[in-house]
Amino acid sequence: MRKPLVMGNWKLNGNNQMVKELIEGLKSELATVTDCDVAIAPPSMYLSQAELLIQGSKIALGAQNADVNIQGAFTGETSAAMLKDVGVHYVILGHSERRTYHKESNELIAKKFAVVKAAGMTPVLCIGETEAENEAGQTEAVCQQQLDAVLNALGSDAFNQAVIAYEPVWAIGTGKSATPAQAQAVHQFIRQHIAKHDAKVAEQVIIQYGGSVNADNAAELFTQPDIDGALVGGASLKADAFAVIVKAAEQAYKA
Ligand SMILES: O=C(CO)COP(=O)(O)O
Repeated sequence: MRKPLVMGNWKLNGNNQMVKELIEGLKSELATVTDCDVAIAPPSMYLSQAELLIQGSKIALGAQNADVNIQGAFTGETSAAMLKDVGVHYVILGHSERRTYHKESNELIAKKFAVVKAAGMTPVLCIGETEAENEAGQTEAVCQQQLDAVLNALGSDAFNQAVIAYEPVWAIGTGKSATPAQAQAVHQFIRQHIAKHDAKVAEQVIIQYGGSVNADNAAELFTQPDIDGALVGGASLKADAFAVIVKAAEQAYKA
């Protein structure tokens, strides 16, 4: 069985004091958790500070993006090598906010995926359909296209020791989570699609759900067999709410 991974995507939130207080809160709330992997992805500005603060805890460090280039004249970017250098373990790639606001294509995201893996970190590939695509019955087609960009460029082995986050765009920040059954159906589709290439890779790949996960709806989502944790936005900014989600994932894993 897959050990769940619950990761907080802090997005563009935080300051020195908040980073310190939130991580101290998480360390005390999560001190007894053993059967769920936990990560936080603060803004890149605060990664080094967070790395110092999580010392001695089981919390791993994540980043929200990486540039496709390793070094050189690319003003304003952060490379995978730099992220690795400051202690990052997971790198979120292809988040819908980057696809929308930064026009990131499936092809660019596949290249970033390769760069992050080559640097020795774990990519967290975000995929998911918009509300219009959902209503048009295109959920599986969109997810397949987003997965195929990586599968075709890098092969199914790329998903060995990688994470996929199914985040329906209509559920992000809206308070309208997918139902456990809705999410499970897509997660199963994702796993089966990868299994067509390699059953072993499909069996081990962590598939998180993301989109309005909170302390109230997490436990039911985690009862589903193909939901292996969550990528949490808003609720990851409060230590107590995030801890409830982590403990719900741990409970479901132990059950
Ligand atoms: O985008 C998300 C995580 O990457 C989800 O955000 P919310 O949990 O705020 O809906």
